[in-house]
Amino acid sequence: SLQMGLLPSPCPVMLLGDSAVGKTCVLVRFKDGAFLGGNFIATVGIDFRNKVVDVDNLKVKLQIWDTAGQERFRSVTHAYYRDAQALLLLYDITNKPSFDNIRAWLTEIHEYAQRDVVIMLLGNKSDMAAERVVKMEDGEKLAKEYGVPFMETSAKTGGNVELAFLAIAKELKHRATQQPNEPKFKIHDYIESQKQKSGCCSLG
Ligand SMILES: Nc1nc2c(ncn2[C@@H]2O[C@H](COP(=O)(O)OP(=O)(O)OP(=O)(O)O)[C@@H](O)[C@H]2O)c(=O)[nH]1
Repeated sequence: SLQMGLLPSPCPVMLLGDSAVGKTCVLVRFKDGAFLGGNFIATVGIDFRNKVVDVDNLKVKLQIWDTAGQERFRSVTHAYYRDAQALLLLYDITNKPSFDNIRAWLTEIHEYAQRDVVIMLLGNKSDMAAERVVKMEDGEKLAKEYGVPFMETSAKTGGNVELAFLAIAKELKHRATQQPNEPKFKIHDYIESQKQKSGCCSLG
């Protein structure tokens, strides 16, 4: 209950984006603080992990759904969109098609998700500077066009991974507990004030 400092119901959050952009690795980095390097093992269907985060003295339980990016699993994952309160939509900064497909992902989201779902765009693998093919400005521009917050992340170094989930948790907590006289939480402002720029110098 609220008195005990726990938001009463878990918040379903979904990770979306093309296969191999790093959804599973971002989740494992957030959940376990480790990087899943080595061989790529594609997610089959859908999987989930819970993590409780503290937001302003309140515990928020994120129920994080890791979806398969491969086309053949789409019909499975579509069924979960409706319950999601937030969506983290990923592309890989070293993979141009994964960025070009973001518009198609947003079309699917508008078709299957709740109208007021929180969406965040993440350009993952920011540690791979030498292989970059999508400029940070291009990610920023696309996010602005759709009115969604944006940051570059790295599951390898950990850069901005916590921040992405924390910003979502704060937004969902405010939505669930907002008092009429309280100032509204502004997710864009929060992220801009907290985010690390990508690449070499992130704190990891
Ligand atoms: N250098 C680097 N490699 C990454 C990063 N994130 C993921 N990878 C690698 O990219 C590959 C794909 O990562 P996954 O997390 O399995 O990709 P996914 O999006 O879950 O893929 P599907 O399950 O098919 O949808 C793996 O080989 C990871 O080790 C990152 O931030 N930096």
